[in-house]
Amino acid sequence: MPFYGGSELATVYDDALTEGFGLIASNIAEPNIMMGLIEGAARKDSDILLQLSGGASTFAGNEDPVDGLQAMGAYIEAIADQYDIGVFLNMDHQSDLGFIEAQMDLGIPSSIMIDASHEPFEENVARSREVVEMKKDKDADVLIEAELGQIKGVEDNIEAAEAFYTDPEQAVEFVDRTGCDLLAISVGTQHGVAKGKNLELRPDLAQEIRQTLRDHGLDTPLVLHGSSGVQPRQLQEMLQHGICKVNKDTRYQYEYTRTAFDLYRDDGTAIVPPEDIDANRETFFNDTEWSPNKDIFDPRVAGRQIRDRIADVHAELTEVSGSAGHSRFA
Ligand SMILES: O=C(CO)COP(=O)(O)O
Ligand SMILES: O=C[C@H](O)COP(=O)(O)O
Ligand SMILES: [Zn+2]
Ligand SMILES: [Zn+2]
Repeated sequence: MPFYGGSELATVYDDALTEGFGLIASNIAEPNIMMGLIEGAARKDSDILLQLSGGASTFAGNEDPVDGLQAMGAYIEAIADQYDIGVFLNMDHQSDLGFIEAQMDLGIPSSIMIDASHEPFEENVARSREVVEMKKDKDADVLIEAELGQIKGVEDNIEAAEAFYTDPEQAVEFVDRTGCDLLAISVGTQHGVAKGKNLELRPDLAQEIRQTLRDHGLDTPLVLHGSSGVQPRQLQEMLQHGICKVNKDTRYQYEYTRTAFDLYRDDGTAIVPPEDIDANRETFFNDTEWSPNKDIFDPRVAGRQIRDRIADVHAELTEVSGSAGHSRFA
């Protein structure tokens, strides 16, 4: 199936709110993690929300983010057509209004996160509202995620040294004034390498935010950033309180590199000559009896192992988040 736009994604979030599950929103920057994620979701009959940050778009586009979005968008479309599940793309932690406008004009993303949460409240409201108005003016089929509160850690290229928890009453004002479709909240998670046992998670605050929004007629899907370190039971507790989108990037980055590392460590001499051999790499080892083993160093060998590992990890995560078995499109 082709990957879908905001109107279909909104129906998935409606199901998630009603049935109490969440989509694992999974960051990509290259094709192997992307293919593993879609395969893993398909194994579990789950729809999938892929994410591209500004940094990832720039990386994928040889330092041009628009080229990166177009290249990865075409790649995602081709692979999504091989599967029956719904595949969606969110532009993660966006702050460049020109790039956001290009995203809407290209019609590629299903949703866009405007991240102005590090700005003062009024500036955050103004910038988030500007993106919502842009969507309406363009009649763009995208959902808009905005963020209130700040979580620790490095997100794309913004370092947050401390956390600012989301205030429930301020959340009502923020959603009401911006018109955002999803709200990213700060309830104790952290971007990057973090351990759930060390996090001061506040599911009670997530519940209070959701209830306060509902009391004002706003049942806005809530987003949990920085979830790679959050443990399954911690995540499932959060999912009971209106969290419908759970962002993961760091875990997949680690799994990518660890999979390749294990392959190359276990077969090191297939790639690097033994220390007692003076092998000249520039001649491609012409003057020695030793040769590297193409059956190991061919990038497709590591690539396929990475795809399999990411598929296994994501399949398990769809069981934890409850999206397994809930595809609307299979
Ligand atoms: O929040 C994220 C992407 O927006 C990812 O969080 P992690 O760094 O915990 O994977
Ligand atoms: O929180 C997730 C990050 O914003 C994604 O940025 P990254 O692509 O640089 O990891
Ligand atoms: Zn942020
Ligand atoms: Zn994030």
